[in-house]
Parts: sequence; C-alpha cells; structure tokens
Amino acid sequence: MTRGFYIGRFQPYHNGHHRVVEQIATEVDELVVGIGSAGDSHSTRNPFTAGERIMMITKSLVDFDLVTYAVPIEDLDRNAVWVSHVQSMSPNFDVAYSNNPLVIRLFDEAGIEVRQSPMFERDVLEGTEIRRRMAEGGDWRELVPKPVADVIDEIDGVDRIQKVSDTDAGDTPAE
Ligand SMILES: Nc1ncnc2c1ncn2[C@@H]1O[C@H](COP(=O)(O)OP(=O)(O)OP(=O)(O)O)[C@@H](O)[C@H]1O
Ligand SMILES: NC(=O)c1ccc[n+]([C@@H]2O[C@H](COP(=O)(O)O)[C@@H](O)[C@H]2O)c1
Repeated sequence: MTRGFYIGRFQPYHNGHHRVVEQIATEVDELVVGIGSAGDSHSTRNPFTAGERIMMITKSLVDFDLVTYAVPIEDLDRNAVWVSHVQSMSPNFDVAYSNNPLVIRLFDEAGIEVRQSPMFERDVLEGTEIRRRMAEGGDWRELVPKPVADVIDEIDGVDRIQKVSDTDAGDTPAE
C-alpha cells in the first residue's frame, strides 16, 4: 500500500492539478491533498477559504479510483520545521508530490522522496491566470473541473474576487 501527499494552495483547484492527480492515481493507492496556506482567504492571491477548497477538491476527486483525504495545512514562520508540521497534520505518507523548489528542498532534507510532474498547458492552467480572468469577467469555467465551477458559483466566488481586487488596487499588484 502506497500513500502519496500532494501539496498546493489550490486557489482554485484547476484542470492542471486534476491532470497531476490523474497521473498520481496510477502510482499510489491513497492520496492526501495538503491544502497549503490554509489560514489565508479573502485576498487577491488567496481568495478561497480552506473549507471552500476542501469542497472543490473533494467533489472533483470522486472522478478517480483513489482513497483521498483533504488536509488543511497552515503556514508557519519557520521553514525548518514545516515538514514536521505537515506530518503532524496528515495521515502518514510515503512520497510527496510538488514542483515548488522550497517544498522539494524541505522534503528532500527530511529524507522524504519527492516526485515532480510535468506542467500541463501552463499558459492557461495557472491559478494566477484563472483568478485574473475571474477578476476581469473573462472565461474561466473551462479551466476548472465542473464541481469547482459549481462551488465557486455557490459561494459567489467571482464577486468576492472582484471586490477583493478592487480593495487591493493600489496596495498590491493584481496576481
Ligand atoms: N498546469 C499545471 N500542470 C501541472 N502541475 C501544476 C499546474 N499548475 C500547478 N501545478 C502544480 O501544482 C502544485 C500546486 O500548485 P498551486 O496551487 O500553486 O497552483 P498554481 O496554478 O501554480 O497557482 P498560483 O498561480 O496561484 O501560484 C504545484 O506543485 C504546481 O507546480
Ligand atoms: N514555512 C511554511 O509555512 C511553508 C514552507 C513551504 C511551503 N509552504 C506552503 O506550502 C504550499 C506550497 O504550495 P504551492 O506549491 O502551491 O506554492 C503553500 O501554501 C506554501 O505556503 C509553507
């Protein structure tokens, strides 16, 4: 039995993440999806709460023949103990999945195997691009699994992003 751990902010969970999980499902029996920066929400870069991201991910992952657990992981000021923090919040796992250089480094130093995945259609399958389209009233639905679009509708997420990016204007560059 192999259990994997896939970490990301998933703001929102999109078709690029879904392709990665499709690949991971061929390699492991169970998958923990770590919802990073779990305490952040209602900002331009992190509009959705951990609970909202749990809904997006749980409803999308029914597509796969895979036991999955969505686990919120809050950020810490101390990178050196972040892997222990992750392990304290997650079911045990054998292999971690990430393309983030800091995450790869931290798992590597802790002696945990990390696998990277190819980037799928990165010109459009990128959280930053999807949030930009939402903020500007553009087309974004085809870039996320249908259950994610349904959750974003249910929570009036586009309106939130538009309001938050108005508030942020002048403070931080649109991301
Ligand atoms: N299109 C994609 N194909 C494959 N992997 C992806 C893709 N987009 C993101 N990932 C990977 O998924 C993990 C989680 O990504 P993350 O939640 O930061 O999404 P993102 O699209 O990079 O978002 P943002 O633009 O908000 O930073 C990272 O390891 C990232 O490299
Ligand atoms: N010290 C820390 O809290 C720490 C260290 C490394 C990664 N992380 C988090 O892990 C997640 C990595 O996800 P991304 O690959 O989507 O950036 C982010 O939420 C990031 O904040 C946190």
